[in-house]
Amino acid sequence: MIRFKAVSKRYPGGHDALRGLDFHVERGELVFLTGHSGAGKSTLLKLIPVLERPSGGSINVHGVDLSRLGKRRIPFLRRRIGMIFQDHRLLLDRTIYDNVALPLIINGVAQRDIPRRVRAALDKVGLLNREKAYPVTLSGGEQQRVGIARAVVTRPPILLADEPTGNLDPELSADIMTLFEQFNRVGVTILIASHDLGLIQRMRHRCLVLERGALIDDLRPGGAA
Ligand SMILES: Nc1ncnc2c1ncn2[C@@H]1O[C@H](COP(=O)(O)OP(=O)(O)OP(=O)(O)O)[C@@H](O)[C@H]1O
Repeated sequence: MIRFKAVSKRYPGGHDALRGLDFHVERGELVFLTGHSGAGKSTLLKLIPVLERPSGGSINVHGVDLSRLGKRRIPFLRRRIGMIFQDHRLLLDRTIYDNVALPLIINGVAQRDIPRRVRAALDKVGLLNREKAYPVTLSGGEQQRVGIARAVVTRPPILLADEPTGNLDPELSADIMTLFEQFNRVGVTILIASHDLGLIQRMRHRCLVLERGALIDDLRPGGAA
């Protein structure tokens, strides 16, 4: 589903953010990505929807070799990838409903289908009763759940989350992770960057460990740790 071969990334100015990464995330896996601040977690995630291009190596997503993907094809790739950020990036002057509807409008989904799909996504994250609210009136955990509803409303087969629980207390973090597990159970492939080692250990999923841009470990639950 997501295959990196000898992938490196050097930012302008000569900083090597990623060095020689090799790994494969299979369809239907839930994988954590961890490492110190600056290890390259966000950079790795950005390569998958082509928010950044690698400096070397090759990346294949959903059967598509990204190096052969022209600019005009990038929106098609991104439609198959839901993205969730630590700061959730909600539009503050729009209601929860409008925030979640936006990706459907951008993707050209028929008007008559939008209310049903928005409500299904809000229902999955337990926020059906807040659709008329504005983001500032929601708690941090609720705002993050709106961000997740917005990412899954287009039913992408891949979800990428960059520190989705970074601002949340342990209980809310666990709730958010349970949500990811629910999406994973219905077949969504998920990659979550997090530095919360305690949470990652409790979740018992595969974990890729980055150190200064290199992949230093690929831990699998049940395997020798
Ligand atoms: N646009 C950029 N231009 C130049 N250097 C960058 C850019 N983005 C990231 N870097 C550098 O690349 C390295 C990896 O950064 P990245 O944000 O991927 O790490 P991270 O593991 O996600 O860190 P954090 O946990 O702090 O978010 C860092 O040294 C960072 O300063």
